[in-house]
Order: sequence, then structure tokens, then C-alpha cells
Amino acid sequence: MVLFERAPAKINLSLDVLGKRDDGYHEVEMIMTAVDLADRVELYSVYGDMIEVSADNQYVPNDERNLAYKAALAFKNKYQINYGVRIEIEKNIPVSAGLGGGSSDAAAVLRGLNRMWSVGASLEELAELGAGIGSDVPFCIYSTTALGTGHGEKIRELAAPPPCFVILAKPNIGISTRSIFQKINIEEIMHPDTNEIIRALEEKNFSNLCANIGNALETVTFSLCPNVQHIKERMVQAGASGVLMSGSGPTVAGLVEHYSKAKRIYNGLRGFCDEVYIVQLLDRR
Ligand SMILES: C[C@@](CO)(OP(=O)(O)O)[C@H](O)COP(=O)(O)OP(=O)(O)OC[C@H]1O[C@@H](n2ccc(N)nc2=O)[C@H](O)[C@@H]1O
Ligand SMILES: Nc1ncnc2c1ncn2[C@@H]1O[C@H](COP(=O)(O)OP(=O)(O)O)[C@@H](O)[C@H]1O
Repeated sequence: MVLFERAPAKINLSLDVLGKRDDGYHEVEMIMTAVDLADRVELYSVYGDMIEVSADNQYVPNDERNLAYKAALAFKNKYQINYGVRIEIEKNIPVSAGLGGGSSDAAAVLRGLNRMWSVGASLEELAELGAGIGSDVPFCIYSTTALGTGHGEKIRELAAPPPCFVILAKPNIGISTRSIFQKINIEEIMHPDTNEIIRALEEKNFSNLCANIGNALETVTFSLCPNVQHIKERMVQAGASGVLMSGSGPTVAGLVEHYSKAKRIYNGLRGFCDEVYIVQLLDRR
């Protein structure tokens, strides 16, 4: 048997850090929404009790370090499944980019194995299981628009953003989420107004949304990688209505209402930045 799952990337519309916790994580408040740039995850049932994983990207490990492997192992343990699975991942989401690609692959494996082995777990149960794999996995189980609290794993669905185009620009550097969190100085960071963003989503007010989006981790990533700040400034100058870094970076996301403007900004950034995409939001509620 073979089945496939789409694993969409996410962007942050906000990311606020409220404080450091005793378990080493940071208490966050962040709004995320899924976009239509996605990995393709194929699941093959195989004889025996093995988990095999392969991804067509040199930066992604093809062993038990792969988040998709971890998801399959967690699923088999939780539901006491003795079957084997081969996971093949077509990577389209840039790696270590702040776009949640690995987390989305893990979430896709949980959803897919739930179908393949007819376990009948609810999405809430899969999200709870996913929280043990990574902070972003619960969001990726739903891949809509949501507020993430705790260390990001507590998910509350929000109203969908107004339809828009998003330019994603990723410079050729990978960012370690852990190292960015380690360097935060809580006294120095900016705090986006999460409630204003939620209100803008509820009112489908594009300009208020763009005026309020923001990411507390930008200060840290910009100081380590000034190129990320340059890309943000270029997008603002080029006329994007709202611009912020996604997650811990280095991808910068620019929001615009019309495709023609997205295309102009895209053309201006290519040649200056290695990977540039125009994507749309997945959440069309
Ligand atoms: C900050 C976000 C925003 O989406 O960054 P990106 O990965 O997208 O850049 C995510 O929540 C990341 O989630 P994820 O990539 O799953 O990270 P995890 O494996 O849970 O955490 C990696 C490491 O980052 C630090 N960490 C992560 C989340 C958090 N709320 N506080 C932290 O301090 C911890 O040191 C942790 O060991
Ligand atoms: N299936 C996977 N896809 C991408 N990266 C993975 C995967 N499994 C493990 N990783 C590792 O996880 C790290 C973060 O990857 P990724 O999820 O792309 O970053 P981010 O959370 O910044 O979007 C990388 O070091 C990568 O090698």
C-alpha cells in the first residue's frame, strides 16, 4: 500500500517571546499560517517492523534524526503497531529556513500513518503526540491559521487572513533555532501586539494586519546575519505592505494584495537573494 500527504510550509505573522522557562524552552505567543509551498511525503507499507526514510535533499538526514522518522517511531510506540513503513520525502520547502518544513513532514507522517493503519486517532491526539517531536508539529497537524502558546505547541485556531500573495526570500544560510533562542535578551526585544493581529484577522483587515505583524527574534538573527535585515529593508522599499522574518529565520516574508506587485518584488530580489518564491495562503475559510 502507498499513500501520500502534502506537508505545507508555514510563515509566522507574529512571534513574541514572553520569558525563559525552567525546562530550557521559551514561553512564546505566535501566530502562524500555512502557505502553498509544500513537501510531498509518500508512505509505503513494507514487511517487517522497520522505519526507513529518504529525502532528496543533502541537508536532511536519512536516518533516525529525520523528524519524519521520529514521528513514525512515536506513532508506532503510542499505538503499538508492529508494521513497517518506508517514507520518501520530496523536499520543496527550504531547510533550516524558519518555514517549519521538518515539522510539517513529521505532521504529514502522523496523519498518513493514522490513515494507513486505520488507527482512528483525532487531530487533537495527533497534535499532542507531535508536541513531543517539535514545537511546530502540532500547528502543522492542522496547517490552517493559529495562535501557538506555551513553547508553541498549544494551538488555538484563528480566523483566516485576508487573501494575499507572499514573497518568500531565503538567503543562502541555515539558522539553528536553538542558537537564536539562546542569544535572546528579553529586555531588548520588541513585542508585537498579538491581540491587534488577531483583531485584524477577524476583521479581514489587510492594512491593519500588515501594520502589526512582527517577530521578536529579528533582533537576534539580524545581528548575526545582517543580510537578512537587508532583505527585509529591500522588500519594504520595493513596496511590500507588510514584511517580517519567519520563525527564527532566515526567510523573510513580504505580504502584498496583488500578484503584479508580488511579481515586481520577486524580480527585484532574484539575483540578490538565492531562493525567492511567490506563494499564496492555504487557509481560504
Ligand atoms: C520558533 C519557531 C517558530 O515557528 O521557529 P522555526 O523553527 O520556524 O524557525 C519554532 O517554534 C521552533 O520550533 P521547532 O523547530 O519545532 O523547535 P524545537 O525542536 O521545539 O526546539 C528547538 C530548540 O529551540 C529552543 N526553543 C524552541 C521553541 C521555544 N518556544 N523556545 C525555545 O527555547 C530550544 O532550545 C529547543 O531545544
Ligand atoms: N524531514 C526534515 N526536513 C527538513 N529538515 C529536517 C527533517 N528532519 C530533520 N531535519 C533537520 O531539522 C533541522 C531544521 O529543519 P527545518 O524544519 O527545515 O527548519 P525550520 O524549523 O527552521 O523551518 C535541520 O537541521 C534539518 O537537518
